[in-house]
Amino acid sequence: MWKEEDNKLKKTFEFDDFITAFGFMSKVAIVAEKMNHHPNWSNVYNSVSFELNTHDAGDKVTDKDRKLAEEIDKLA
Ligand SMILES: C[C@H](O)[C@H](O)[C@H]1CNC2=NC(N)=NC(=O)C2=N1
Repeated sequence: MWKEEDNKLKKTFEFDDFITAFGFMSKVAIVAEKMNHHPNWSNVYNSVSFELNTHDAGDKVTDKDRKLAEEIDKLA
């Protein structure tokens, strides 16, 4: 479940291992590039955390972030 907090949409995904987490990140990277909307994210071993917002809108959550969140969910 995405949580909206501090002008960010936040969610953490956990996978079996690093290589699976990194495969997910690769798929997200391709979609983000196509959308020209890029996540703030971090990866620690099998875990990938997102904090989505729109820099061009003054670091607020916009429909672009909601759309990216939807696409990320489809790839997990
Ligand atoms: C020039 C380019 O379109 C912009 O910098 C895009 C790229 N990716 C982006 N990603 C995010 N998360 N926010 C933005 O405002 C944004 N702007």
